[in-house]
Amino acid sequence: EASAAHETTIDGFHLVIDALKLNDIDTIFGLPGIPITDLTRMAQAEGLRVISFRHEQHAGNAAAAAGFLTQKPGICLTVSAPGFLNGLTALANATTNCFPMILISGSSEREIVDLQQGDYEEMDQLAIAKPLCKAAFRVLHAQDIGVGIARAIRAALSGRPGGVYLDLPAKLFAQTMEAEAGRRSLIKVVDPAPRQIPAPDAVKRALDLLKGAKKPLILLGKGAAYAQADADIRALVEKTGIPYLPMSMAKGLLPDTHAQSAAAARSYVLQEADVVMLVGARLNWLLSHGKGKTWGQDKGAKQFIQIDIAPTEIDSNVAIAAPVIGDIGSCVAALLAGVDAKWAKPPAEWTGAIAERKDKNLSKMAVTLAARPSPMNFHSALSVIRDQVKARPDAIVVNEGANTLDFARSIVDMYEPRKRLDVGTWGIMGIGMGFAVAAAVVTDKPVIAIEGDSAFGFSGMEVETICRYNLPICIVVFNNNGVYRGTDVNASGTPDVAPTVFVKNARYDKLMEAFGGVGVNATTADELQKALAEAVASLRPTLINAVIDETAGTESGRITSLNPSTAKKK
Ligand SMILES: Cc1ncc(Cc2csc(CCOP(=O)(O)OP(=O)(O)O)c2C)c(N)n1
Repeated sequence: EASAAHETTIDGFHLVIDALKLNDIDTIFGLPGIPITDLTRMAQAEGLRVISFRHEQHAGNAAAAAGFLTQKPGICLTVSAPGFLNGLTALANATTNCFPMILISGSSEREIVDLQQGDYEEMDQLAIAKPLCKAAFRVLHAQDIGVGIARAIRAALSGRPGGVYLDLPAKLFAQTMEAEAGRRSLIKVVDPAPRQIPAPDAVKRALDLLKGAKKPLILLGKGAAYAQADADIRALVEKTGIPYLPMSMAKGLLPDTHAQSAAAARSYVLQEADVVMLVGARLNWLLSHGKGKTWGQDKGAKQFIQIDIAPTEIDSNVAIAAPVIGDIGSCVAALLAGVDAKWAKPPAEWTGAIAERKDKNLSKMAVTLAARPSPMNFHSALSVIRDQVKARPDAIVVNEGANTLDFARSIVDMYEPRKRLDVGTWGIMGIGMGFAVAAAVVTDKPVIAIEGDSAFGFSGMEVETICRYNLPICIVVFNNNGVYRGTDVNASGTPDVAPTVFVKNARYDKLMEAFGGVGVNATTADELQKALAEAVASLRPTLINAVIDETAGTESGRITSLNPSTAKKK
């Protein structure tokens, strides 16, 4: 009520709320407690949606996913010290993924922290947050709240998006100021993510390289999905006729069934391509740093074109022949303007060779996917989910695990942009339920969370959150009794099970039933198909415990080579 027009003063609580609302922020993901419990109540009373979690890491992951999906910074609100620390993993992961989010944490007063006098949940949070995020600010005076929120929003969205920390000491909320002055102190951020237009000569250099290529390839990264330049990206691919590869969260920018998709011939095109254009994709570990066997090191040098908003990203791993610096929307538009009707499509021997390998690999995959072994394996269970997503391309897929992640990435086709959320650049487990909640809250679309059983365990308690808000989320737990698989044994002879093995034949579906959701134990593909179709149609919170052959997995899935012991054997 203090922020109502007729009031003569306004307090810190309402200045924070009004600043967020002024900047079109309508949702807060958080977990109440001293000193922000009242802020959550007041925010809800003032019309903000407040989604309260069971662990701050998942609130933070939800904020990050909301940022990726909306281009508005997701807001995560936590208590001080331990709550702040729980949010830090999500803040650091958002920064690594370039997802815009703001972690707002209550904190102890500076005079106590700086003298280390042992306050309740005392911690120098600003200092600790700084190395882990894009920017970090603290506000001490009510009249600075408007600036603090504005700076955090601009830092999260401008340039390369990322995580920002905003430190609000407890006493700030109770401070008051004259209401009109308070309203004047708030800032509506103008153009928080300004377009950055590429230099014409850089665009020409890139187009000339593409024109001269015998085996061109376009690589689309999650930055291309975040850019929401969908029509231009699709037009650039289709007008040039160049084959493309989507990284996992870029899937759906063009339908995975598109004739120019080279995903089913990934190894071949990475080895053979002579000019590669990176659009919102970084040459990090996910792309073998742009060198070595993956890139056909003995097949002659490749030339890279790289579109990125950060000039310092260029040459990070290998030389970039044609950097195009700017925001992806502006860069793609400029390139597209240079593709005229006379543009020569890539040589038929290149596109033909890709098509041949694609057809062979897809035919082999079709046979595998048609099989119905008992118990289910990753492929048969994923072929059911593949069919459901094909029937409901508007559904959002969340995915984490090792085998569950790697196989789903190639088996479950996506048809629309920003419909797949997964472990991203870090390969972090635990994003599942936070990302699923955000996807449901932000889009109102059905969400299918494809979860390894270990991965699900990181955020499983949020099943209660999902039921509490009655969210349209269907969790499919690929239960193979362990991390990667369930067959490891403890060679020591002591009674403990092996470190990678779980309770055998656990019933995760009972967890969902505990909170009023729908639980289903699926032992066959048909049972999985029926339960999944019903969940997507009913939009009821559902958990399907998909019983998977416990011998089916491989250690660390596709990245087993990163295990030191594996590397040693080489
Ligand atoms: C925060 C964090 N802690 C540990 C790990 C290491 C890891 C990578 S994948 C994975 C789980 C694999 O088991 P799951 O049963 O989910 O998958 P599946 O093979 O499909 O059966 C772990 C623990 C990571 N990446 N992040």
